Amino acid sequence: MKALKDILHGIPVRQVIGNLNVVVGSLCFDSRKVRRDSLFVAVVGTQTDGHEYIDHAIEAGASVILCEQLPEITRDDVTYIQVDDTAFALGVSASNYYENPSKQLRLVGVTGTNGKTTIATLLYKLFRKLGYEAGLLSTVHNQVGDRMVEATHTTPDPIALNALLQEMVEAGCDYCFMEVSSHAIVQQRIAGLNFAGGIFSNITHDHLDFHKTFDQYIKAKKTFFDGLDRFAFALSNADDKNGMVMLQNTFAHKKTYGIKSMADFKAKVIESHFDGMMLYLDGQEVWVKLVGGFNAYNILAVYGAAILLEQETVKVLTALSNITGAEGRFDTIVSPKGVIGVVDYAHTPDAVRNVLETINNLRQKNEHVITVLGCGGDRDKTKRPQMAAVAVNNSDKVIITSDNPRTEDPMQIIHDMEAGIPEDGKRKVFSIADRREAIRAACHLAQPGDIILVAGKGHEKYQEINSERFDFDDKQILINAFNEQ
Ligand SMILES: CC(=O)N[C@H]1[C@@H](OP(=O)(O)OP(=O)(O)OC[C@H]2O[C@@H](n3ccc(=O)[nH]c3=O)[C@H](O)[C@@H]2O)O[C@H](CO)[C@@H](O)[C@@H]1O[C@H](C)C(=O)N[C@@H](C)C(=O)N[C@H](CCC(=O)O)C(=O)O
Ligand SMILES: Nc1ncnc2c1ncn2[C@@H]1O[C@H](COP(=O)(O)OP(=O)(O)OP(=O)(O)O)[C@@H](O)[C@H]1O
Ligand SMILES: N[C@H](CCC[C@H](N)C(=O)O)C(=O)O
Ligand SMILES: [Mg+2]
Repeated sequence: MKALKDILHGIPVRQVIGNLNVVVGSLCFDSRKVRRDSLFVAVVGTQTDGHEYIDHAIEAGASVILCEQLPEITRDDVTYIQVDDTAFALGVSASNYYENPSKQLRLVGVTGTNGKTTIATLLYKLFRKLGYEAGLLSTVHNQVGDRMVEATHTTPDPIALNALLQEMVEAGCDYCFMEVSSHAIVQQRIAGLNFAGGIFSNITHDHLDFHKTFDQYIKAKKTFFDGLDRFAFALSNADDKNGMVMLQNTFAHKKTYGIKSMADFKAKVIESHFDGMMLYLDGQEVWVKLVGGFNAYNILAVYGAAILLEQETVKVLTALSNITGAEGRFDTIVSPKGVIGVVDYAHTPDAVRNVLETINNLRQKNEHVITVLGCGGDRDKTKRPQMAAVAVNNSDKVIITSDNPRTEDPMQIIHDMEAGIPEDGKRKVFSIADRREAIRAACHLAQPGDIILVAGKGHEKYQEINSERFDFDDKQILINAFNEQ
């Protein structure tokens, strides 16, 4: 229970109809979850408009309505608050409702097309090793100290997010590391949060179904840094074409990391193997358990953030060398026959290229790379031909298959991918819509020493077909197929 006036703190209110001196039992932006004395926030969405459900929310017991447009007929027993931007108001009111938990710990956000889960997870593991209590909000799962909480989104909605942050505060967490997706920035899921730092990994092709243009996508990511205050740090990738754009208008301390460009934090890959690599990091040699040039950037971002959070260099490097990456990212399995399997969450053209380049740099000369790859349904269609082209250009064989078709026809997604295959690459490719069969076929083709990349689903334990989720685990299916070899 909380006083409405306290919940509205920091929200510019345009008009109030009704009594402001009321107490609110819960916050809701979904009329289906409204209870007695709920405050219902009407948000304009991508599918429908929350304003259409105001009557439904009142019938279900809402006593306060926060909206952009007031209904034509208002009721005496309900308080109406009109604001210009309910998505922003939802973020701020959720923070207020949960006592502004982001101010009671040090919250670090990670944004970028690829690498968010890896960087946030490594930071969480690092700070636990350094002796702190910490929380994690990520695509794979959320963590409140040791307790694992299932994740539904990369960045939760503002109410779930602040509730989790409050649990972290209650569990004595000093830090929280979270992924900040571009959807979350545009939808203001992070409005009202107080960040101690922001990290930018990179920006390449993804989510153009939602952002429409690449410029809009860049702008979305930049908005996160524009919102940081002067007590925070903004750590960006100096080697990314848009790395400096992120820092243009931020009030935060600007810091950079890079391998090629001048930067505050520098690294170089000295040696690479399937089980790790040797880095020259900020003047010291360190062995890490992650593989690939892209992971050198991730480690560097983690190292830079730890130093900016006032941790000691030697302790950070020692701890870093003992940490494994996030589940389903470059996860390697060797079959009894000696075939190497790599399960990876690469679901953008850049990620597929990075992972395949890493594999090609590690493989012996005569061994083949077989890639199994699909693209998700109800997501950016323009990345499909590009992902297929990258896979074909960097593999000896490609089996095109389904990812999560969601509500789309799997064969149509496969055709969209096939359109990107260059004429001289067609002989390398065949398509099998059933992902399990595609993985089995790759195992059937592979000879000892060959490498199979199963890309796109990483840690996911399901396959979503026609809005239904079926049990599905790339790694387990690969292990089973290896045992049948
Ligand atoms: C495209 C997108 O991001 N959609 C998210 C968005 O929903 P929406 O805007 O489409 O909502 P809507 O269905 O139009 O409804 C509008 C409003 O009416 C309300 N409503 C609706 C029906 C009703 O009966 N009563 C009612 O009150 C809804 O609660 C909502 O407030 O807001 C919802 C609540 O927060 C999210 O659950 C939903 O995520 C959907 C499920 C989703 O798949 N999102 C993905 C794309 C996403 O967010 N991904 C990013 C990661 C991307 C990445 O970086 O790789 C993430 O952070 O997870
Ligand atoms: N720094 C990086 N640069 C480019 N590619 C990367 C980088 N880090 C990871 N990848 C690739 O991208 C995939 C996804 O990595 P990760 O899960 O860390 O990214 P993410 O940003 O959290 O993705 P999502 O948007 O789905 O949450 C990895 O499996 C790997 O193939
Ligand atoms: N966060 C990403 C995950 C993509 C994972 C891939 N397996 C897919 O389903 O497209 C998204 O929602 O676009
Ligand atoms: Mg992620």
